[in-house]
Amino acid sequence: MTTELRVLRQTEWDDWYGNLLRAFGGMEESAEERELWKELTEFNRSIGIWDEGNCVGTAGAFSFRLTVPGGGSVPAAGVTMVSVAGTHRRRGVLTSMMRRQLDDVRSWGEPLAVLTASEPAIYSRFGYGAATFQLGAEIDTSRVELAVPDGTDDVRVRYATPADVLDACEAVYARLVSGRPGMLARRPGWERVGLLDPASERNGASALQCVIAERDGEITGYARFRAKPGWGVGGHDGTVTVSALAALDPATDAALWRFLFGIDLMTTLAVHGRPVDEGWQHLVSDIRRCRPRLRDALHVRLVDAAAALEVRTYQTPVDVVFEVEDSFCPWNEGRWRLTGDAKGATCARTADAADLALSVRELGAAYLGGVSLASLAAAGRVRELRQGALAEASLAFGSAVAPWLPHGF
Ligand SMILES: CC(=O)SCCNC(=O)CCNC(=O)[C@H](O)C(C)(C)COP(=O)(O)OP(=O)(O)OC[C@H]1O[C@@H](n2cnc3c(N)ncnc32)[C@H](O)[C@@H]1OP(=O)(O)O
Repeated sequence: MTTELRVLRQTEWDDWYGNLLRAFGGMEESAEERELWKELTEFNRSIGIWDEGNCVGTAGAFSFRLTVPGGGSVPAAGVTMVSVAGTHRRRGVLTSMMRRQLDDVRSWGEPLAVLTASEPAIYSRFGYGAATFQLGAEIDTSRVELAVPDGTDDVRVRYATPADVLDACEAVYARLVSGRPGMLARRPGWERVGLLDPASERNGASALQCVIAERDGEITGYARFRAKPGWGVGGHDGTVTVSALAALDPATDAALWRFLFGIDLMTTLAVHGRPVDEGWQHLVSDIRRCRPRLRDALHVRLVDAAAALEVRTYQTPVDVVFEVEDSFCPWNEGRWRLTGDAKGATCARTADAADLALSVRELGAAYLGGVSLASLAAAGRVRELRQGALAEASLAFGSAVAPWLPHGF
């Protein structure tokens, strides 16, 4: 096979994107969705593999800024649109693209690469660790009650056309980004992804609906959802599925959840992709009947481990030497001393004895504070070489607010 691995050209997008769609089953997308993804494709950061002129591999990298513990943000390559043609699988095509891409990300000076995986088993071999998890639930709203906090009645919830209030919703989102590790600041255009509403994907549910929450004339939150009516032998059993919800304060949050719990003729409220520590779990009368479940979300790869460890802060003082294994990006290998606290951190090479031994995957998993080094050690994936170092580092890496990826990409 004569293959060529290189940057995507503007004229090649249809062929390139066609390879991606086919690798995901070959379903057609609406013209609106296709156009939006084309607009969001960053051509100079997208690569492909061509065999005799036909595209057989694709990989892109969005330009994001990722919120890290402490509230700062760091440039992160949002790895996306990865595919290999069925005719070319398991011959190292993905491996060659990951090699090129991580070298590129390093040359762009971005300390992190992040992704959501179609299958979690694919990316750990390239140094990615699952760093955020997301909460899903199917809430039996005919049985589960919600107790709302004081101030909820001061919030007014009203219907709006999703596109009409898009800017206001985006302004709410933007105010939330620095408050939670894992949230993404992204380029203009991304807000429209939340409005994509192809009829083919509604599965019998309504078009996207939207409510906004207001207090004293200020928009303080919003929710987008679809409703799917249902009628069983016992009467109505419709489902409301939430696709987005954002609130600037607890009363707004409760007002939006109360609205969603109370929609007439609906008995199930389905949510997915929510923060694992989201407040509604403490307002419900019966968490068991909410059927909560967890799933991996953002996988993090420290491309420049020292730079990445320096841009976040640490909730308690930490001074540890890591022995890092990273066969795919060997520039990260070796011993690094991390010294930091809630104000800042430094990370530099050292010849001192190591306190903790781990691979770059564990550093990626623990990076946003959602997976503890102690739990990784309990699984045998982090080794403590100096007594006390594990507890010190594990506590320091933690985050008061669980990291969360607000949307897929
Ligand atoms: C961020 C995103 O975009 S996620 C989307 C990923 N894309 C998809 O899921 C679309 C459908 N799948 C595909 O296109 C391909 O099967 C890919 C991209 C997952 C893999 O591409 P390939 O070129 O076959 O991978 P490659 O040959 O480089 O495999 C490298 C290693 O990963 C392993 N591997 C590849 N795919 C998988 C998988 N789905 N599950 C587990 N292991 C896998 C291979 O066995 C190989 O292991 P080895 O090094 O021990 O031999």
